[in-house]
Amino acid sequence: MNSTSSLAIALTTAVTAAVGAVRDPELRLSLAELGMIGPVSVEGTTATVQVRLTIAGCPAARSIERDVEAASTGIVGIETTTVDVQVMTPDERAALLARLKPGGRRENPFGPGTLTRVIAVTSGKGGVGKSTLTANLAVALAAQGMSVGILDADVYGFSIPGLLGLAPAGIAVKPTRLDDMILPPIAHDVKVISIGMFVEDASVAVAWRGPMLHRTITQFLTDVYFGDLDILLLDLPPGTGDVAISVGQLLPNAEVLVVTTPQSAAADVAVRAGVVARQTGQRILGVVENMAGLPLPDGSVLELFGSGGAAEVAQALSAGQDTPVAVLGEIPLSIALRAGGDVGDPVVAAHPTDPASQAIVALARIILTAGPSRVGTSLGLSPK
Ligand SMILES: Nc1ncnc2c1ncn2[C@@H]1O[C@H](COP(=O)(O)OP(=O)(O)OP(=O)(O)O)[C@@H](O)[C@H]1O
Repeated sequence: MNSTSSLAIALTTAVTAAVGAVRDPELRLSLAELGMIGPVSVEGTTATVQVRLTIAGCPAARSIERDVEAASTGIVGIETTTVDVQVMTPDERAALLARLKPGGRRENPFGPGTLTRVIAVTSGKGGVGKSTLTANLAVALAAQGMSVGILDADVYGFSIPGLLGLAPAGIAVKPTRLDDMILPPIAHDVKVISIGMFVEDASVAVAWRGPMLHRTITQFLTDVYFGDLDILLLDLPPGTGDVAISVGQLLPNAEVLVVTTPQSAAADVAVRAGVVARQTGQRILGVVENMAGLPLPDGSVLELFGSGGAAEVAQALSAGQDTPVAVLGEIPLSIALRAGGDVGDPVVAAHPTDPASQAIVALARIILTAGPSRVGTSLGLSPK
């Protein structure tokens, strides 16, 4: 073998490894693991790489092509790269889908025995900041190295896409579909699925009855490819309705985080939400007080909604229990938090020093220490 051909072989091996390590932005797995790299060849200083996309018109195609070209051309000895974009055959795609969901495509991976912590965020009444807190908590948990997903089941106010910047011009992005598998859009390293991504007109209220909601949540749990999650957060509609009951049936291992405001008047309904969760077999993780005192520049604290609401809820939910329910955090009123929500830029990422951000990050740490960690365990294919 002459030195020119051994150089070409060495470069082909290097290019194959480099492009194979590129990650699919939606599936969060390497192209090699996904079987998306076809033949690779090198002639002189030019590499040719075949990429086999999962579907024609794949929305991530441009970014995959760019990343493959950059990875290949980043190798010493390669000056240009031609990316030959092809599409998988139905058989290749079927094999990939079977590998992604080894337990079966229509299996709920978050049922009994799951290694994922499922945390349902609930509240008694609307407008207490449950969705804002869920979105920011997810971002804070992801920043602490967790693999996090959100299932937005708040049918009356599906605001999670907007809060995380996944609803440009007020319209939630549509998830990519691979046959009957749905790929959740990702923002701030959080995989998000929301009822808002499936309705045509977000301004029209969704008037679904229990069975329809149950079916939708079941479909989200079975058909959405969340991959290997450490934590799945659920944003539930306020109150004690059908969704809470569905969650109890489908996710009996869910822990429940009750969000309330400092206002006494909100406490009773929040207690009822906690009691219903417990009746459906779920464990109450704790209570969070949102919209707590606003620190003012002169050092005083403005308690717009009074104080003590969360402590009242925790006390009521502790009655008759072996383990008392605790207040896990107090999130102050924050203009930055509200403004970040309005523009889809979560405060914990945009203003980490804001007191509300710090309180949410502290809450994330408490939640992580309060429950079993599955970091380091793997289900095989393990997207971050
Ligand atoms: N700590 C806070 N400081 C200032 N504003 C807040 C705070 N928490 C939430 N808000 C604001 O309160 C409003 C209601 O919040 P959010 O939509 O998260 O409530 P929710 O409980 O999820 O309501 P619903 O369940 O009815 O959708 C939003 O405008 C949000 O920006």
